[in-house]
Amino acid sequence: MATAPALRLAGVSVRGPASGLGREREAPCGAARPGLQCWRRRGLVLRCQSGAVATTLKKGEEASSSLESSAAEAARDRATGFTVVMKFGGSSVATAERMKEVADLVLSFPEETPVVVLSAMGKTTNNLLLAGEKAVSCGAPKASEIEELAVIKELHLRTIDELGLDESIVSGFLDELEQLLKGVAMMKELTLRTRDYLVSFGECMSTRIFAAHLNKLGKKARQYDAFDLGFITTDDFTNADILEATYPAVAKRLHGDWIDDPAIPIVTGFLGKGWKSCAVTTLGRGGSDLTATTIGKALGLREIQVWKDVDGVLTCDPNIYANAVPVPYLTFDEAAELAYFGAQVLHPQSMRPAREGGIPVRVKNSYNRHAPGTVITKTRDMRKSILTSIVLKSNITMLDIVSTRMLGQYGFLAKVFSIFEDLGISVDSVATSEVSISLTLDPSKLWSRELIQQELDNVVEELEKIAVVHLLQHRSIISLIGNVQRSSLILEKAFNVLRRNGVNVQMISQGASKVNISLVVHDSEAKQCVQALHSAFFENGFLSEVEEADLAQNGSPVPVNSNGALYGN
Ligand SMILES: Nc1ncnc2c1ncn2[C@@H]1O[C@H](COP(=O)(O)OP(=O)(O)O)[C@@H](O)[C@H]1O
Ligand SMILES: N[C@@H](CC(=O)OP(=O)(O)O)C(=O)O
Repeated sequence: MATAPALRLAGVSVRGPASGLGREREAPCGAARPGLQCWRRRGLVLRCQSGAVATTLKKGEEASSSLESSAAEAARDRATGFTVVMKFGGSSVATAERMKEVADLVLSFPEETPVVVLSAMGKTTNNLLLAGEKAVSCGAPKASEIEELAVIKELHLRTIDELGLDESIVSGFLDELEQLLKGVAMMKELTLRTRDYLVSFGECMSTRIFAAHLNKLGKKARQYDAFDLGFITTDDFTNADILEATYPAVAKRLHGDWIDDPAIPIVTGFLGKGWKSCAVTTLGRGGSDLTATTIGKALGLREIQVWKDVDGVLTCDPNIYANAVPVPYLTFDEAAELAYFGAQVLHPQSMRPAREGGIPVRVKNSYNRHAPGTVITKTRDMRKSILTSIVLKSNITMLDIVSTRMLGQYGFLAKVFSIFEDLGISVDSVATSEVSISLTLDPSKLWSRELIQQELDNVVEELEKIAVVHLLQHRSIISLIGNVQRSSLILEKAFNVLRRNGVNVQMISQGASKVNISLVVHDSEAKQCVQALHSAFFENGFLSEVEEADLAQNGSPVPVNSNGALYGN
């Protein structure tokens, strides 16, 4: 969670630049759509400071220094009684049929008072991005003819039609989207800020359609744009971090509205509002998971449910290997590592609020609602756990950096990493000796191909001032998520498999993580490796053999907790 110097607002202490204090002025936020533009909505005032944080304040309300909710607020929070957040991804709400199914699913839990978070319908985010890229070069007169724009229009209008809703729910957005693409075409430029604004149309439309559908079914629902609800982020367009001020702001608004007029909140996933720019930001691809866990923590809910199109977190990506099976239990650490190292199923940052709030996350299948799914909690019984899941992250760049100085020179590592810091490039895995470092970078974090090459050229140029550098592209990281306390066993088995398949591992990193061993191989060998590793670990009775051997040797399976520490120590 990113933070900045403290600033006090609205009954809570939030973070903001000291220089902005006391210089509040009322002016519209950056973006053009209603709701971002205006300062006063439904008795709430959105106040931005020059270069300071935006949050929601009751009209005329004084800032207070108290971090604690008052007793009255706590009692009110209990009275509203939200119990779960239910997040549905694009695959769950891809069509009108799916919207109906999801509405039925939400209503099939009458004992719950849910907050619903939705992603954009189907592939809408991808289509918006493609449309934006095409607009840059197609010329203004052709912008209206961009194929993806037609696909987006057709999908949303058809859905409205099939659900028997009023076209006006989306027509304004579709018109504005077309205007925006024309603007991009005229400017021949798509900034990251505009890109975020562009993709926000997906979630803004899906949530409005779904809320209208629930209302039509007679279940009162209220649509919220996250940037209007209190999701305050850094201004890192396309990959913003949620700021602490979000939690009290979101809780206050949702509870307040519920007290005034109870209705199921339907919230846009993925979106936020930059604390300086006041413009729409996005939380990185798949960011609706993070929206859901943030709401879970903000409201102190019993459970966070993330509904997907698979039976939970699987032992590997089913697109790589169809024999993948669901993993029933995970710890937050395992899930975070799995997501960070490439399992598309969860957003890498999404476990943090759940972990901080101590709220279990349940990953379920909206296409198969009775499947048990995966439950993610702080700790779990690791006694029988060896390997949980295998994750593949392809198209990784690896750098071998060898110092040009002699052995024993201090400061080499510091110099290397300061170069990455200066260039704002994040490093995934690292292996070091005294005079050399091997590390991997993740180009997928950058959305533009040209930028990747330029960034790589810059980093190599800087590093060559102090070292001999070999840039190795088209590499993959295979991450073995599991019980690192059993690392020798895992590695023995893994290397056996890799040797049999004629694969040479180019880098290995176990590091500080207690749940992950990373192996770097060439891209061309990676999928085959994952498949071979999966069958060796999960399909041939290996895990039960180990369990039996443990029992024979120790009288019980090796007892360790989720941190890899021996039980009883
Ligand atoms: N280890 C894994 N377990 C489950 N799904 C995975 C895994 N790795 C990759 N996936 C992919 O993630 C997809 C679900 O994530 P995502 O597309 O973000 O869902 P949604 O859009 O519903 O939120 C699955 O359809 C599957 O193809
Ligand atoms: N629509 C956004 C955010 C998101 O979370 O999507 P999904 O839940 O479908 O992965 C994206 O595609 O990145």
